[in-house]
Amino acid sequence: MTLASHVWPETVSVVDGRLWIGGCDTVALAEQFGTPLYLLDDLTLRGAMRAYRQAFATAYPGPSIVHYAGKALLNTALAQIVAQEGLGLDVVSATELLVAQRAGLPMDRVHLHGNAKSDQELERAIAWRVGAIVVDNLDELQRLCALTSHLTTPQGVLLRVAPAIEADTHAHIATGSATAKFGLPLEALDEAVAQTLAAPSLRWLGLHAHIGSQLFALEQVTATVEVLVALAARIRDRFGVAPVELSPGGGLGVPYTADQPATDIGRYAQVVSAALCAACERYRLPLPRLTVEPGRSIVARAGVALYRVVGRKGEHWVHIDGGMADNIRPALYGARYSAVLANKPASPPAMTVNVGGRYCESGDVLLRDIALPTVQPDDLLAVATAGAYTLSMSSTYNLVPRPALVLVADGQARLIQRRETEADVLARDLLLDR
Ligand SMILES: Cc1ncc(COP(=O)(O)O)c(C=O)c1O
Ligand SMILES: N[C@@H](CCCC[NH3+])C(=O)O
Repeated sequence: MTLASHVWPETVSVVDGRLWIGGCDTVALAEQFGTPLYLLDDLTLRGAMRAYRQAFATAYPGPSIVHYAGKALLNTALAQIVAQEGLGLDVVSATELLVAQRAGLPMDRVHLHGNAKSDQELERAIAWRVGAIVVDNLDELQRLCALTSHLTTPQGVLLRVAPAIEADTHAHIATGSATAKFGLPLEALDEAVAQTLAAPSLRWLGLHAHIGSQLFALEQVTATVEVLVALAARIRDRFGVAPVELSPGGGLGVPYTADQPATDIGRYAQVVSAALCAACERYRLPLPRLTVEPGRSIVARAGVALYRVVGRKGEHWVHIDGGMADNIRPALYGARYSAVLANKPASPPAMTVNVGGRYCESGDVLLRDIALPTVQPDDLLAVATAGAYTLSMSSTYNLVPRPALVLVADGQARLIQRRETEADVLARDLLLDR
């Protein structure tokens, strides 16, 4: 088999007939740490972070900041890498915010998102002085006014709008339509701006929109930038204030299979920056700080999942020791992935099979109609592009403990999230006769 290099980490190689990532033998890692096992390639991960920072610094003449969207995958070590690489972090819960703090991220580089933030989450974000709370609706704004009323220095606020733009992606991950659950409807924006400006405890920073994830066509992204600038100009005309920050969110797509194009971060930065500069010139607005929030395009390609083949059924089914509880994307979105046998990645394909997950759902099929060499029990299946929205969406369905995560770099393997134990899974269970 040939490895489509753009879906695997940059360090992928075949050594002595085995798959190597980050200078490490994946077969040996599976033996050392057990399976299922998730690997994160340090070079690919940091490479994407640097590519984003550099691309926007080059393409955009104003200030720019790249926030990693932690929902794609978050743990303390990864947040430490975010801090080391000079990125900011977007969080969506109190615990994600705690991870940012544990990792030592400067709080002014952290934004709190969410359509249903609790008071406890807002209070933590306010107490820790996050750079911005991204307000999603008028009810939240009202609560935020009350929760900040004691502040002597105001809390930064971005207003998220639903820009009425339909992204060309799976319906479950499109978030920009006028009727989406996220963001202020356009007709509510003036009211939100008026309330924010009237609140002495809030500082209006600007506008935000995020139209969806796994985007390849950039036309809707540029349309989003244009809507944001037009709204900013209207706000300037009505309220006499210009935004200091605009964010068109994240969403850049990644290839999961060989036929999909490689992610082009440089082109994305050029297209977004050019659209923003042109629109600002048209509306005579000063260039704002540009914040982008990529998740998938930073972490997906760095990740590889390793599964042990447990057995087969007939010609067409291969059973593995993981599945929808560690990667729900095939079941939820019909997502497709690329895979090889890590113990014989160069062997020619000999069969087309479905790879069934171990969970008690007929829909738990990790890979459909995938060509593999002859598969045998104890073979090791390696799935590419597994870094984003896999472990972060994992569950303990069937009470199976969740996999470990290992960071690989220069031949060193570091456990950054240990495998869940049976005791972890049962830690919350309380006996009836306690
Ligand atoms: C507000 C917001 N920002 C950023 C992202 C990151 O998206 P992606 O992982 O597609 O880059 C998301 C997820 O779709 C999001 O909801
Ligand atoms: N979980 C989705 C992406 C959601 C993005 C978050 N708003 C996926 O795997 O594609």
